[in-house]
Amino acid sequence: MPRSFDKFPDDHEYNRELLAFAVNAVHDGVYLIDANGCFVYVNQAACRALGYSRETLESMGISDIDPDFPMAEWPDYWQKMRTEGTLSFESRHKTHGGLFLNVEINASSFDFGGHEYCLALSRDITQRKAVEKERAVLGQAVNNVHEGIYLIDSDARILYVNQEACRALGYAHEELQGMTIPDLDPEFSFDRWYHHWQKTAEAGQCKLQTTHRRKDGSRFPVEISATHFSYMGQEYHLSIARDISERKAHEERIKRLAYYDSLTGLPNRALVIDRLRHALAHAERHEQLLAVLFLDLDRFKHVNDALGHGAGDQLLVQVGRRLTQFLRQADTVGRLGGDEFLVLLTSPNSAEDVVHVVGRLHNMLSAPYELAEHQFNLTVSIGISLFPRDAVDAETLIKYADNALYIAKDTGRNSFHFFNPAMDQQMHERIQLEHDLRSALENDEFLLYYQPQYDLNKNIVTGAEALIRWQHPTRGLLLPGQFITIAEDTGLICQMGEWVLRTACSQARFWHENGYPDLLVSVNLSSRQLSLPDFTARVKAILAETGCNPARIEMEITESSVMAQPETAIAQLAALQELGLNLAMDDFGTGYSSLGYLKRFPLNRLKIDRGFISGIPDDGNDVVITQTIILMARQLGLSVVAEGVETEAQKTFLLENDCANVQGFLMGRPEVVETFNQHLQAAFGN
Ligand SMILES: Nc1nc2c(ncn2[C@@H]2O[C@H](COP(=O)(O)O[C@H]3[C@@H](O)[C@H](n4cnc5c(=O)[nH]c(N)nc54)O[C@@H]3COP(=O)(O)O)[C@@H](O)[C@H]2O)c(=O)[nH]1
Repeated sequence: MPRSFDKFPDDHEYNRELLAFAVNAVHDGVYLIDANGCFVYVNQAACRALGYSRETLESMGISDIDPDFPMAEWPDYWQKMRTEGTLSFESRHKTHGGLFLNVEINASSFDFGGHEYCLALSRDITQRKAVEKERAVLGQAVNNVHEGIYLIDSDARILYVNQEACRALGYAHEELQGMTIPDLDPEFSFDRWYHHWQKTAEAGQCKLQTTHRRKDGSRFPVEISATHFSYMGQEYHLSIARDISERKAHEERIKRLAYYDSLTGLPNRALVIDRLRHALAHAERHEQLLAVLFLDLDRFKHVNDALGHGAGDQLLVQVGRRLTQFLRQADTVGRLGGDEFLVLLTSPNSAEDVVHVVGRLHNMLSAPYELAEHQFNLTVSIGISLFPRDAVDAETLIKYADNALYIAKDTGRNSFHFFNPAMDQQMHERIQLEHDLRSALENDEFLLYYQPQYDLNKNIVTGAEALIRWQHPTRGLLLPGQFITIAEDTGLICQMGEWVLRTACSQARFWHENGYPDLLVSVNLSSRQLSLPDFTARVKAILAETGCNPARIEMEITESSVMAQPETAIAQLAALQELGLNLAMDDFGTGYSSLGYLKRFPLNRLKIDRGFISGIPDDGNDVVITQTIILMARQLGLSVVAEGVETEAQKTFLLENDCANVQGFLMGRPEVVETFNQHLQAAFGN
């Protein structure tokens, strides 16, 4: 049974012992210090903490255990203690073993027996300091992270945020702490939060992309890495939010590059096909029609050639803009490449409805364009295929629209055509022909036919036009009209043209050396040949190779082939004339040559188109035009030849109008060289 003060109030000895016991039972160090800073009494906790025996420690003073303490200021401390009663501060105590302990000192002074003392309680706070330091370092580290860090409870309340989160969202620390996730994430309702909490709790962590809203209302995309954890019975989320605006913008740029045409900003082929597939699925579900329009700008190459690629690009941009403005939201327009556009018309009521839209679209695209400070008129050709009438899949619909476009182009451009099954057969044949054409040269399948040209005054053969034929292995003899366009489109015309020139030059030399020294052999030139930069050099080489006198060769060019780039053509033609060749303007009167240019083209003769000759003598217009061309040729110092002469009346008219040079079925059709030779012998009598 313990004794109490009440029971033994006068038992001083006992009380002293009890006090000493109590002081020694205290966990903090107790130091009784005199006015000089020397220890008068220390308890066991002090001895234990510093590793000294009581005798040793009681022989020491403050400066022995606290190397940081400013002993010179001890009197001031003493005075302060006296006036304020207590003094609290933190310091370090050095143990006997040389270690340092962080201590918190609470000291009070008092008088006893005429002497002043100080009782100091020293609490070891080394561990607390270590924790505080750890926290400070951690806090510093968390604030140096370049991602927003959020500590969130199950009610979506934000308990802690780092500086980056405050910076990114534009809130002060105090504002953010206490807000909830739905306050700053417009994509998160509380319901969604609870679902997310649950999911993360089950998996331990979770990643997601969402949007954060700044204080000013602006938004930015973030990637969240959330970790679920428990601490002292409470559950939390630690969410790390990374701003992915730049990554998103980069992804967007890559997407644009992959799915959009960089010039016009329109969807590219890949995206258009994708949209077409979706539109088809929709049309199928709702039993609707869908029209695929394949558009191609007529003679776009001429724009590029005449006005330069910059103007060509501008034109494509303007066309794209007009199409976008014209179409409804549900429709799609994309650029497939070059001057080709694809339009998807969703849910038209009928084919007539499509015709109506295409008519308006045609008119809208035909309005003049402003290009390089010039007004420019453009026409387009359009091929159309319909779902489900023609096909049900995207690729076939596009192919059929392309086939129909080809027909629209072939029948004079500036028009539109619907696909029909016969067209598919036609396209197959064309593809096959294109394939065969590639090997025709190697297989020596081309022939030159020669059609005589006459001087009606002298009644002699003055020349021959060399006209190509293709002896196809299965289709028989093909006329130029059946393959020249394919050769032009594929570029094979250049090789073919060289073969024609080489063959015609060899033949001209043969005739020259075998009794017909003055015979002029004409060859047709394609515009693609003329635009070859080394064309003159190639011609020169062929002349040298065949030993042909250039004066015996005439090159026929058309108005359209030289008018695309008149200045270049003038230089090119001058170089050919320089070689000694003759130059004729073929199909004259059908094109758009200005008289100004005609004067500057280095020509030797004009060839009146057979379209005018066919109307003679009954069609008044053809009569006047033919007379005008003959007169104009005379005035420009050019000779003139009329082609397509089929009747005596035409022949008589031409003779009466001073045009004795003629070519036509009346005098002779194009023949193989052997037949032409017989013709020559009969005409010249040798
Ligand atoms: N680049 C090249 N083009 C060539 C070459 N060979 C021919 N061609 C081009 O094909 C066009 C058609 O040629 P073709 O079918 O041979 O027809 C020629 C004559 O047969 C035809 N002609 C001649 N006289 C008459 C006639 O009285 N009536 C009538 N209905 N047709 C007639 O005209 C064609 C020759 O015309 P042209 O060239 O304008 O003098 C041909 O027009 C060439 O463009 C080639 O090697 N390269």
